[in-house]
Amino acid sequence: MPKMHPLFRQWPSRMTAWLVLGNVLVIAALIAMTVFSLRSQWRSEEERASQTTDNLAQSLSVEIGAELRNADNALSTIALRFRSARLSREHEDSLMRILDEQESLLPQVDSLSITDIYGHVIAGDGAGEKPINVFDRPYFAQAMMSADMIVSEPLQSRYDGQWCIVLARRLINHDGQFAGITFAVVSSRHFVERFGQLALGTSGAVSLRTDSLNLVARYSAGEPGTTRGFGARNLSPAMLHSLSTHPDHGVYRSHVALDNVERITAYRRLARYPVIVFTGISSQDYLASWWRQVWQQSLLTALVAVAVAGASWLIHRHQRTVQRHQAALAHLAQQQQMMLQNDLIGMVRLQDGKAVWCNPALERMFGYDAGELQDHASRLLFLTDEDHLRVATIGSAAIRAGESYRVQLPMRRKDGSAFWVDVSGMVMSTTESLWMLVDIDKLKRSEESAQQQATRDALTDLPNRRMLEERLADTLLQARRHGDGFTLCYLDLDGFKPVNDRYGHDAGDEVLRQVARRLQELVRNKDVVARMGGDEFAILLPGLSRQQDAEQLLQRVLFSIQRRIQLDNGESVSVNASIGAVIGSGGDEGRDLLRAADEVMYEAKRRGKGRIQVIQPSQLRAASEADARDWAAAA
Ligand SMILES: Nc1nc2c(ncn2[C@@H]2O[C@H](COP(=O)(O)OP(=O)(O)OP(=O)(O)O)[C@@H](O)[C@H]2O)c(=O)[nH]1
Repeated sequence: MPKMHPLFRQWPSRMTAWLVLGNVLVIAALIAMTVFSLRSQWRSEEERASQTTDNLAQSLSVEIGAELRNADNALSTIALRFRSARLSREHEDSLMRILDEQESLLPQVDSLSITDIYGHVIAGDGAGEKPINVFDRPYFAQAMMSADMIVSEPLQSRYDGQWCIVLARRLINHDGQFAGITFAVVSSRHFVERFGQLALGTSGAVSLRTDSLNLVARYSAGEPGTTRGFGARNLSPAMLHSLSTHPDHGVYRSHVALDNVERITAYRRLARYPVIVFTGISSQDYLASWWRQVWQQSLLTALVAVAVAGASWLIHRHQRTVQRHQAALAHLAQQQQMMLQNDLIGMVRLQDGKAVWCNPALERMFGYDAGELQDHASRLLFLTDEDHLRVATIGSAAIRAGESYRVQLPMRRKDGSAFWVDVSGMVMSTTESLWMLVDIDKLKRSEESAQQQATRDALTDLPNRRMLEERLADTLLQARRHGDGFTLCYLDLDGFKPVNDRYGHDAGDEVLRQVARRLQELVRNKDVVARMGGDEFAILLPGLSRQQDAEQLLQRVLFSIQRRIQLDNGESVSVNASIGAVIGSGGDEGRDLLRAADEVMYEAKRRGKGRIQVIQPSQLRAASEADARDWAAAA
């Protein structure tokens, strides 16, 4: 499998980083847009509030200016009438009439009065038995010195103690001499009531100050009845700053010194009179709708930000999952690759009996070059059609039925040599199957060798005693099934020891090998010649049940052994043999037959070596019974 480029390995985490960065930028842009929009809304709200409060200040200044002008006109009229009518103190009725006349024209005025040159009120409110004296009031001296109407600083009335301002004008008698003043008292309450009629929101405020900034009257929507600060100068720095730069009219925003409420305040100085009107709308009021916008837009922005962040997180989590799956897949692919490239297990994928893929291990195992097996029929790997058919039909049917199939069989290398292979298969799809092949040739051969060592005689390569016993058991089984007879012979060489003694052990071995070869040459394929140990051999002859036939064959055997044997050292030796044989049948026991043959052979040897003795089954049984009797007697 090709290795993954580092860029692609890092792709998911990089993508996540870009995603996070992108979303952070989106959220930042969103917040910036919201802030920008709210800021411009705030500015327009403030401009609108400035405009509104300035309009209010302007209309109020016009209105208050008109009231003061009316009062001014009334006082001028009184002064004119006073002079032209040569009125004097004695004509109080005339004075009262003038005052009543003018007072009826001035609803805003609490009282109209006239003093003499000493400040004693001689007509109007404050006159009487104990007349009020206003000589010490600053406005008296100011009025005396001025030809115009004087507007006093705010003061508390000596008549009723209420806060008010006094509008005063001097009186000149017909001689042109100062004759006192006439003054009008306008209570602060009058202004407060007027201001209270205005729409000022929940905490707006309107106030009236003299030129010296003393508070004449103030109405605050938040605390309507208060007279706090009347007559005093509680000023915010913003107000002072604005008045210093724009003395006649202006707008500023500040926390008002009297109640610490933030307001946007407009002011207008009256053109002809030394008073200034202040109108203020609280920030809380004029920014109320803006604050609602702030909440709504902030909530919306937060929701969008949360949605974007949530979506990012989901994408990030998805990427992480994909990344994990990719890593798992890569790991799996790596494992699979390692498995496919292993040296031990050959693998081939077959489609319709043809190799569509195989791993290097398989090619190595069968001796083919890389890719050489591609598209070749699987028959190429089998030794015989029979093997191929067995695997292709029985094996394929088994794995398609969901069963496991495994077989060990010799297969064919490219050079034609055979070797043992363990074959197992599995289904890949309806048309494809995967076969795993393991080279078990060495294992098989060592198994065979072990098997051989267990059942063969190492010197002569003849079957050993164990194998003879197995073949005897098979023969007995056959005899029981089919009633066949057979012959079992025991053969012991005569005069073998002297060969050993004279020519050495190797020569003895050579004699044993040649005797074995001669014995094998004389018997049929189905017969068994076995070496029982030392110079003893056994011959099993299945199907040979007639004594005469047995004797004839054994005679040939004897002749064959008696022929001189040529040794490798150039010498030749001759040995003889004693042969005992028993004709067996299905009723016999293998152990008994072996013992009987051995005994018969010894009997032959006792009678004089180089002899053959064959006995019948009946003789064998008689001998067994005699043995049993002997044993019983002995016991
Ligand atoms: N060279 C060789 N000698 C063996 C082997 N196995 C046994 N012998 C010898 O074979 C001889 C068998 O003894 P015997 O059967 O008494 O010898 P024999 O001369 O044939 O005597 P009789 O049977 O009485 O005629 C012994 O000397 C064993 O040492 C073998 O594998 N190779």
